[in-house]
Amino acid sequence: MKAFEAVQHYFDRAADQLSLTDNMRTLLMTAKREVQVQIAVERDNGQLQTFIGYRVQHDDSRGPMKGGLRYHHEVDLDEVRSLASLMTWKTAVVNIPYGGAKGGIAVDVHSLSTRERERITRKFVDEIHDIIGPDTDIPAPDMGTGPEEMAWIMNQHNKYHGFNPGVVTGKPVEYYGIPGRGEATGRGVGILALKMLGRLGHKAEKTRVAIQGFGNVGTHAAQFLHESACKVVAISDLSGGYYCESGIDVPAALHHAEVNDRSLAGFAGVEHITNEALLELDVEMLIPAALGGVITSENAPRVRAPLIIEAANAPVRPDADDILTEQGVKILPDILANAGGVTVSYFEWAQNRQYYNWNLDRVRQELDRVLSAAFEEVWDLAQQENVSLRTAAFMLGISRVGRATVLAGIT
Ligand SMILES: NC(=O)c1ccc[n+]([C@@H]2O[C@H](COP(=O)([O-])OP(=O)(O)OC[C@H]3O[C@@H](n4cnc5c(N)ncnc54)[C@H](O)[C@@H]3O)[C@@H](O)[C@H]2O)c1
Repeated sequence: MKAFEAVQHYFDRAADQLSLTDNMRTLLMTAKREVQVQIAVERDNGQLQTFIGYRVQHDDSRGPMKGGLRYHHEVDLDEVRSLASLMTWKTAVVNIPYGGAKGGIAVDVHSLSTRERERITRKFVDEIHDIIGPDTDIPAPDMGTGPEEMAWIMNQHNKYHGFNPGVVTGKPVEYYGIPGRGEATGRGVGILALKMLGRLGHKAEKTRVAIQGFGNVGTHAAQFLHESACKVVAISDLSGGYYCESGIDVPAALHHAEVNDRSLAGFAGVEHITNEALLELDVEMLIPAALGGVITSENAPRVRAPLIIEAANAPVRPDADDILTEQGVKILPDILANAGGVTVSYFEWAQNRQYYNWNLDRVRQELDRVLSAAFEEVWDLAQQENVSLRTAAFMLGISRVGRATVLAGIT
């Protein structure tokens, strides 16, 4: 099943529950605009290379479209289209005034120098500057991009349209960014994981956690849960998995990654396991925070964690989702679990538009408020309708977008 089909599958399940008409389903799932552009740049060695860039603007009925920009060699239109629609439901679930979009460039970032990344980013903006903007479509970081790219995007866009830092979020804090944006997604995962534990009557101190992926999201989730008394027993990254029954020394792991180019390779005093084995550990909570599609119908029957928090986008394939649900596994879906990042992006945009700087305490407090409210709504809806948390989250998102679409009038 391709990425967009998977989103369509979850959408349809919620749409059935909401008794949406076929016409409304088509309207809500069809992207407003899909753009593919040529990005021709000169490499450092003087050779010309052409990359393909995408921006899919899925829906703007609730506000300007919002979504990250991914630099990865596997980026294609199907993936960007699916992630753009997920952003529409995500912003609606947490009830921030945005629609959904996503973009990407098919490129292996590790093969690029800093100057090459800058040239590619600025060239991409040259191609799409007319369709992005603080009131239309606001990009942000995703896999393979970060604050540096966002600063270049703002600077390049502003050359065409005048000074306006709100055109992009996830900027460096010293360059119109907001404190707490870097930690936001992982911290949000942690906040929501604790909410789930509370609702399920589990104590943090008795919760063993396995986290796949030790990048932006995985590190901050690990730190938050460790500081909240959970026992993080396994972590992993591209170099493999690291397990310790009595609990990983999370501050030591964070330090190790920090001084080793963000890699856990060589992290000592722990048992080495594979990334696949990590998913099947005997733990109370599993947090996939790396790639999509890692839990499949093949390994789902061996997943022992009764609780999965989807920090990554789409880590559980639809057929695996059915198996896990049948096994009684509770899954907090990506469109809620990893919404902390876009929520703090919204605060950054608000800060930029107000010209009034927020401090970290305010950011954390507001993040907690927004995510907690969304969690309660999704949880209550799931109970009322006797559906999974994923279907409830989709129902909440779809009904908000549908309502705005109808109120705007379709003529
Ligand atoms: N960063 C955000 O704000 C944000 C927001 C929403 C969703 N997400 C999603 O969260 C996930 C992680 O994003 P991130 O920003 O932390 O990315 P990142 O690039 O900072 O980190 C990714 C981590 O995953 C590891 N990894 C890569 N391939 C792996 C593999 N095959 N097996 C195990 N580990 C592997 C990497 O080594 C790294 O530790 C992605 O799915 C992303 O779409 C991120």
